[in-house]
Amino acid sequence: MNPAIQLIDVTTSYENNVVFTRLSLQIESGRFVGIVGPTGCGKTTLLKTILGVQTVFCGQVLLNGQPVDRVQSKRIGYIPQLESVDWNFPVTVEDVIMMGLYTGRRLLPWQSKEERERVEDLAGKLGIYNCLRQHISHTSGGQRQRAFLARALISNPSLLVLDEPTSGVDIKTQHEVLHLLGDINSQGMTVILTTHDLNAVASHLPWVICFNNGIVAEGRPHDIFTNDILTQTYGSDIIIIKHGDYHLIANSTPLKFNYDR
Ligand SMILES: Nc1ncnc2c1ncn2[C@@H]1O[C@H](COP(=O)(O)OP(=O)(O)OP(=O)(O)O)[C@@H](O)[C@H]1O
Repeated sequence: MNPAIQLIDVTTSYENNVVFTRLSLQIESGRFVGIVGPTGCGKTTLLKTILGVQTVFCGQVLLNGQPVDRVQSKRIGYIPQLESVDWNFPVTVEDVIMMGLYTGRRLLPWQSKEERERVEDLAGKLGIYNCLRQHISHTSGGQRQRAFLARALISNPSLLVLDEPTSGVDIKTQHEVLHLLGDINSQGMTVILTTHDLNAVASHLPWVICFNNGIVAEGRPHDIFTNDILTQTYGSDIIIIKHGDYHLIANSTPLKFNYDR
């Protein structure tokens, strides 16, 4: 297998806040990888480093063996945390998807017939064809996630990077989004995502990286979702209940309520 992503001895920080030091990581082409870890541990910073938009103080970031730079980063489809998006921006679902064709350029007020057909075709495949003329703020969480997925996919990237695609949607939509990503991955695209949902990772993803300002462990969820590794990653006691092929992961100190009061 060829590596899609290689980080070699990479150090990055925000002013005096060092996020990770001399990090080395390799993600093989065609993998479907989840990155998990506590809040503030550097997951988004790691994604930004992979995208080539994070200042790196030393080390190298390679995409398909070449240094990631602005030209290369166009080969990456990126979906940010949707909580960070301003939904009052006056655009329709169609505009959002179309923006994926104009990375680094202004969205033109006219589009070619071929561009419109590509947008309509992709929207159809992702089940949002009927929302194309709707204002993005009038769509549901799942429809927004699909609109941004279409925007990332429209330029045929070789790598898809998603920051918390399962947050803010219900459990059924989470399941649908992960299945959609699994289908995209099975067609050959490398997919990397971050999430706080360990149970979704355990049941849907073939490979996981436990991260906390560095790699704690990586491997198949079945192998590395152990009490030791998760406690090391999160710094608190975690229990894992195994039921057949299923893992249920929970904090070991639930709140106790006195219902008789
Ligand atoms: N633009 C920024 N300027 C300064 N510090 C930042 C900036 N972005 C992130 N940080 C800091 O860098 C560290 C890593 O943040 P990052 O967003 O990568 O974490 P995360 O694991 O993605 O968190 P979460 O799970 O809450 O999204 C945190 O201490 C955060 O406060």
